Amino acid sequence: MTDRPITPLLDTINIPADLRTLPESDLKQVAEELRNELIDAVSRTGGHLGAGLGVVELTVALHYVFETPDDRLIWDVGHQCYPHKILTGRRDRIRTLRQGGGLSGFTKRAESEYDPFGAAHSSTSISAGLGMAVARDLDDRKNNIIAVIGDGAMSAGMAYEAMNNAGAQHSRLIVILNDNDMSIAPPVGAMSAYLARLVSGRAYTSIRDAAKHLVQSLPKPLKEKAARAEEYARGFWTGGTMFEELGFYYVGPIDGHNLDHLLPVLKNVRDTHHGPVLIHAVTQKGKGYPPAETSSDKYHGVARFDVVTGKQAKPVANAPSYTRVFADSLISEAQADERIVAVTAAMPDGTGLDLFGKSFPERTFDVGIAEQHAVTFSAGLATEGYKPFCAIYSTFLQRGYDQVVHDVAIQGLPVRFAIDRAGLVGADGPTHAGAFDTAYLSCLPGFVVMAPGDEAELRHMVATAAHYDEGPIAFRYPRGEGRGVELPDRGEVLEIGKGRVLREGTAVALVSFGGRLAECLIAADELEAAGLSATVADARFAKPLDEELISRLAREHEVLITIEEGSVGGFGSHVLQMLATNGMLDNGLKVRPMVLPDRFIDQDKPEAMYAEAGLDAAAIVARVFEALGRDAVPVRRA
Ligand SMILES: Cc1ncc(C[n+]2csc(CCOP(=O)(O)OP(=O)(O)O)c2C)c(N)n1
Ligand SMILES: CC(=O)[C@@H](O)[C@H](O)COP(=O)(O)O
Ligand SMILES: [Mg+2]
Repeated sequence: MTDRPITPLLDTINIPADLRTLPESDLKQVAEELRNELIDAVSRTGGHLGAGLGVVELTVALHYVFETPDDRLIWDVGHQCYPHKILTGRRDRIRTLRQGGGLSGFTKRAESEYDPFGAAHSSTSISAGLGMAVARDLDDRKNNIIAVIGDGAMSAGMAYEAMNNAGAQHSRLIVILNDNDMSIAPPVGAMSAYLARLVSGRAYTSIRDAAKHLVQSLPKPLKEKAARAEEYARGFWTGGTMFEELGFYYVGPIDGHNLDHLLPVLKNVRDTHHGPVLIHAVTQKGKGYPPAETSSDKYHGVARFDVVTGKQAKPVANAPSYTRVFADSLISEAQADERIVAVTAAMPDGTGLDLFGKSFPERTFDVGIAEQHAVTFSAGLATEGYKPFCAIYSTFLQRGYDQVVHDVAIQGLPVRFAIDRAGLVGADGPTHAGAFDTAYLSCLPGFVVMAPGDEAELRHMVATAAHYDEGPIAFRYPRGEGRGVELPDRGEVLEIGKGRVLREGTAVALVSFGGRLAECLIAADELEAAGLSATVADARFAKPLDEELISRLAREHEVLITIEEGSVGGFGSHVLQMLATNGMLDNGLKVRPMVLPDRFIDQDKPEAMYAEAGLDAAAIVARVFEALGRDAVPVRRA
C-alpha cells in the first residue's frame, strides 16, 4: 500500500463552508488534492472510481459557488459522489466506503445533510430536484436546487418525464448534464449521438433573448479564459434545442474540468432568476488517473488496486460466476436456435451479454438505461416469434414492472427474464438488493418463476427457458460465484413445476428455492448430528409449485422449513397458501417460512448480510429447534 497523498489545502476543509473561505486561486490545487485522495481511498476500498474522477472539478466548483446544504445538490445514481463525501464532512470515513458499518457507496439522506436525496438507481435526480424546487417556491424560500445527471442516466424515460414537467412548471431548477460520453459501456442511443453533435458542432445561429441575457450577465470585463467560456456559452447556445424545447435554458457545452469556465457560468446561472436551466458540462470519466483513462470501462467499478500500477487485486474465483454460466449457457442455446435474442439495459458486462454479443452481435440489443423499454421491446420481439432473453438485474427490473404485467403477463408473451443479482448483493447495499422479484413475479398469472440451487441448475434453467414458449418465464440467480459443482456441457430441459430431493430424511424437511441450498445442506448435517433426520429438497420453481412434492414432504415430516433469498410474498408464501388451501395445516404440521426480514439491510459482505438476515445454516438449525420447542445446537462450520 502506498503512503497517503499530501493534501495541505484539503486538510483545511471539513465542510464546504471551509472550502468557501479559500480564494478561487486555490481551487485548482484543492481539486488536485481531492483527486489524489479519491484515488488513494478507492485503491483501499474498491468501488466506483471512474465517475468520481470525472466530477472532481465540478464537485469543487459546485460546493464553492453554491451554499450547500441550504442549496440542495443532488447526484444522479450517486456512484460519483465520493469527492462530494470527502468535501462534506466524511473524509475521515471515506476509507470505510461500502463496508459493513461504513459509508454507503451512494448518496444517502440518513448519512448527511449534504445528501438531500438518496440514489443508486439512475435518472431520479431531476424529478427529486423539481419536487424540492416546487416545495421551495411554496415556502417562498430562495435556495437553489442543482441536479447533476450523467449522459447515460439521461437515456432513461424518467429524466424526460421530469424535464417535460419542469419546463411546464417553470420553477427555478439547475440541471447539470455531466456528459462524459460514457455509461458503463460506451453509450448507446440517439441521445448520445445528439450530445456528441452538440459538443462537436459549431452550429451558430441567432442568439435567443435569454442567451443574450445570460451571456451579458457574465462578469465584465471578461478575462481571456472567461471569454472562452462566454464563447462556448454563446457559440453553442442554440445547439441545445431539444432541451430548450423542453423549456430549459441550455448553456454549453462547457469544459467540466476547467474551473475558469465552470466558476463564472455557475455563478451566472446561480444569479439568474429564470426557470429551469441545463448546463451541459463535458467531462472525462476516469479523468486524471491514466489506468482509468485508458481502460475501456474507465474504471467504472473496481476492486482494490495498486495506485502506482492500477492493477486490481481481484479475488481468485473457486468456481465460475452465475453470470458467466448464464452467458455461456445462452451462447450454447443460441448456437442451436437462431430465434434466441438478448436484451440488456446498459449493463452488458454485468449481465454477461457482452460475451453473448461477441458471439451474436446482430442478436444482442443494448437499449440504454431504459428497463421499461427493454421489457416491452422484448415483448415486441416475442410477438414476432423471437425468443428474447431480457437480462436485467433484479433490482433494476423493478423499474419495468408495469411493463412486465401489462405488456408481457397479460398477453402471455414468451419473454424470458434472466434475473441476475437476486438476493443480497454485498457492497452496493439495499438499493441494489434483489429482494422482491420472486414476490412481484410469482403473483402474476401464467408466469413461470425458477431459481437454481447451483450453477449446473442455472444451465438447465437457461435450456428450459429457451425451449419454453407457453408464456413468460423467469429465472433468478445470485451475484458472484457458483458452488463449484460439475457443469454439464449442455443444459437439460427441466419439467416445469417439478422440484428435486437431494437427501431423504424423516423428521425435518428443508425446502430451498434458489441460492440458500448450500446452507440447507450444511444445516441438515448439523441436524443429523443432533439426532434429527433432515430431508433437503430443491424446489426449483416458485411458480408453478411442485404441489405433489411439497404435499408429500408436509405429510411425512414434523417440521417443514422453506427458505429463499427474497422477501415475504415469494416462494414460502405460495407454499403456505397451497398447504392452507388444501387443509394440510390442520393436523399440527410445523411450518416456518424463512425470508428476508422486513427491513433494508445495509452493505456488508454477502455472507455477513445473510447471517444478519437470519438466512444462513445456523439460523435454519435454530429455526428447526424453535419449531420443535428445543434449545438450538450451535452450527459447527467446517
Ligand atoms: C435504473 C438503473 N439502471 C441501471 C443502473 C446501473 N448503472 C449504474 S451507473 C450506470 C451508468 C450511468 O452512466 P452516466 O449517467 O453517464 O454516469 P457516469 O458513470 O458516466 O458518470 C448504470 C447503467 C442504475 N444505477 N440504475
Ligand atoms: C452504480 C451501479 O448501479 C452499478 O455500477 C452497480 O453497482 C453494478 O453492480 P455489480 O457490481 O453487481 O455489477
Ligand atoms: Mg456518462
